[in-house]
Amino acid sequence: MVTVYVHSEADNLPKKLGQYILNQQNKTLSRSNTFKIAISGGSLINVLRLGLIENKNISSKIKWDHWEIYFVDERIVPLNHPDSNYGAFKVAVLDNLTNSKLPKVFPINESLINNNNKSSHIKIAEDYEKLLPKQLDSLLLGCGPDGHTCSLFPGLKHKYLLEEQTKRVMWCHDSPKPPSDRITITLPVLNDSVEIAFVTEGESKQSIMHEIFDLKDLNLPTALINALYGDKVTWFVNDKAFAKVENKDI
Ligand SMILES: O=C(O)[C@H](O)[C@@H](O)[C@H](O)[C@H](O)COP(=O)(O)O
Repeated sequence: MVTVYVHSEADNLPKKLGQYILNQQNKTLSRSNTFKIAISGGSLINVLRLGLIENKNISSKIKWDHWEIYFVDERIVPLNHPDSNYGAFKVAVLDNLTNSKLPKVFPINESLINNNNKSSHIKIAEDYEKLLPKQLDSLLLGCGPDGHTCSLFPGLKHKYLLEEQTKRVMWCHDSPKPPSDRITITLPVLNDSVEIAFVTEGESKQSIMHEIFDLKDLNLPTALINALYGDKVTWFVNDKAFAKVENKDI
């Protein structure tokens, strides 16, 4: 069953998420030398800055030099482009790490970018798949107002991404959320990961939270992930986003 934590402003969602990540780090490092985590873009990145950098109690316990950081999806743009998830994460988190104990970070290979060239987009996805470990310890995901996560979008046009059983990273074209060309992990990666967390805040997510948690519409990638992998899924939401959910007893 999915676990949901609903936070009021005073509850400090970034701190709760930071604590959750810290616990996962410690659990993983007690049996292995490396903590492998993959993150999404969007508002999550600022929550990570607040929870892992600004919160000194947590930041002092993060063993960055034991982390490998991957991206669950990435927009096909240069790494210093304002739309790059890596670029946003670099500015918000990596550039704030002052000691020499830095994580290993795995962005897309920007030298393969060749605008509007289908085969180069596919090559970027294939190249990223080779970088990804078989099992990630933690996936940190967002949820769009249409129920997408990673760059797995609902609807017929993007069904090829959700249905993929073999390729672990794919080119997503005609993304409804710009920019149009992206890469995304597919369900096999979610299936193999140890833990999955979603982070969702704000009024703009109220309707979709109702569709995911009350209507359980399995056409929505986020609701499907709840149904398929519920036992390892945790949601960090704020009370504004969760206000229209009727079944709060999840
Ligand atoms: O690169 C991306 O676009 C993201 O990875 C995407 O999947 C994001 O997580 C959701 O769209 C939620 O974004 P917000 O939290 O900003 O609404």
